[in-house]
Amino acid sequence: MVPQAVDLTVRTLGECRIESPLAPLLPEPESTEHYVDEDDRVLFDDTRSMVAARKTKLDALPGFEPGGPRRKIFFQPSKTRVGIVTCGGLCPGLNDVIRGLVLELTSHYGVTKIYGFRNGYQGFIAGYGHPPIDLDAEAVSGINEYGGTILGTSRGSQDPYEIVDCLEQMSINVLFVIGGDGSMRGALTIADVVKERGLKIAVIGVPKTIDNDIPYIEQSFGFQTAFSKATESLRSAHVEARAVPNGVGLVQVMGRHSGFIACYATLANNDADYVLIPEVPFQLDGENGFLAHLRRRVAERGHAVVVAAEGAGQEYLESDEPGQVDKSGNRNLKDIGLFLRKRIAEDFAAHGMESSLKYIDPSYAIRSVPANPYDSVYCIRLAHAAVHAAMAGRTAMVVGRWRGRFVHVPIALAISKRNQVDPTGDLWMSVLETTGQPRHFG
Ligand SMILES: Nc1ncnc2c1ncn2[C@@H]1O[C@H](COP(=O)(O)OP(=O)(O)O)[C@@H](O)[C@H]1O
Ligand SMILES: O=P(O)(O)OC[C@H]1O[C@](O)(COP(=O)(O)O)[C@@H](O)[C@@H]1O
Ligand SMILES: [Mg+2]
Repeated sequence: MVPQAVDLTVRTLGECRIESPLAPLLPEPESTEHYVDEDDRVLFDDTRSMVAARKTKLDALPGFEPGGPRRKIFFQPSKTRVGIVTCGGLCPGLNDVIRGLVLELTSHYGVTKIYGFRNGYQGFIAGYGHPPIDLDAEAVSGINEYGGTILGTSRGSQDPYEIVDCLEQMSINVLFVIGGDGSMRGALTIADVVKERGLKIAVIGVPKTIDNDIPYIEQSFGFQTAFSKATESLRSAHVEARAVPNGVGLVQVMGRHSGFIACYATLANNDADYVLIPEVPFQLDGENGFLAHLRRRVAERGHAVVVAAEGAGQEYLESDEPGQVDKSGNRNLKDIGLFLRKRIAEDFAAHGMESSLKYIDPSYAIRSVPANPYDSVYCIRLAHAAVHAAMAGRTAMVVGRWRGRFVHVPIALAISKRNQVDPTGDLWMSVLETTGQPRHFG
């Protein structure tokens, strides 16, 4: 479904009447190629044919509200009390975002009460016994040097009514949720309970996912760091495979439903010959199946490197057991890497070919590292945008970047689908060009 203008409308808590402390820094109210004025919109569509297909007037074209400081804000900074929470799996840059939020709130808006809720949504529930911590410039000093999150994180849902009870008891006006699709589903339910109770609490998300599976934000923070780290495993697999007769290097990387890490790591160093991702089903057996292709390639070139995203080929691993899920309801995946290792070895043996397979699974090593400088820049800019949005009374939205511009994306839109590699898109085409693998196996 193509989003319409109404889907891009951001919820607000009320009129902005307070002069922003940042107003003097703002340029003239006009957009340029480097700046989008707050009253302007960032168009959703960016090709002539997409715009033409709307068959509508310029004013009615769907556009995102731009991110950035407003001249007038909703919350009185000296009275504003803020909460920050990180939820779901780790991702490089979580600490950068926490630090960015705290420094922007304190240094530029003069907010003095900021609480870090610990261990994800559990931090709002008294029974877990994780009281919030005070956050200020000193508490966040240097945290960006480290991976992980100083607040801790968790999976598993909590009652949104209890979470809002906690926010009310602590007189919190703004809640920042740094998390993935599950966390944003949670954030939306919190924002809905806030609305139901007629409260004025802004709920702003900073989308986090190393899988890059959140839509309408171009790329998520930490993704670049994660795939860069994964390239080290591809390089090792290539060195190992080339060093022995009929060497096969097999690397499994994260990517539950989206194969972006596998694709980008492959494009980064051109060492992989085959990339298997959840979005593109593949046939294993038969003359044109993956195994036969791999065998032929090794016979011709002496070695090969295979990269598999963890969600690829799950159809080969399904059993009769009822589907296992984690505490957040995410389906637990079966191990495609180990399955392929076994099947590749068996296939070579069955065809009387000697082979030497080296299997590398960098797993958590790619998401537990500190952000690289590019991601750190992205994190701090997302944090700034999140603070500006919150102070201007926006709610039920995430900050993101669309067509190179920082924008506000309603949470409902950000969780409406999953960002995935498009098998007909130009990214997958680049992967096919780089690896030389066929569009289809089988
Ligand atoms: N539909 C939902 N409604 C409310 N909370 C949810 C929902 N889905 C997930 N959550 C909660 O959000 C948090 C993080 O979700 P999870 O899926 O583990 O990670 P991520 O946010 O990275 O996708 C967990 O506490 C989880 O229970
Ligand atoms: O073992 P954990 O912590 O549940 O995480 C594993 C999963 O986390 C991910 O990194 C995605 O995490 P999120 O859903 O939190 O974004 C997947 O790639 C991976 O399958
Ligand atoms: Mg998720």
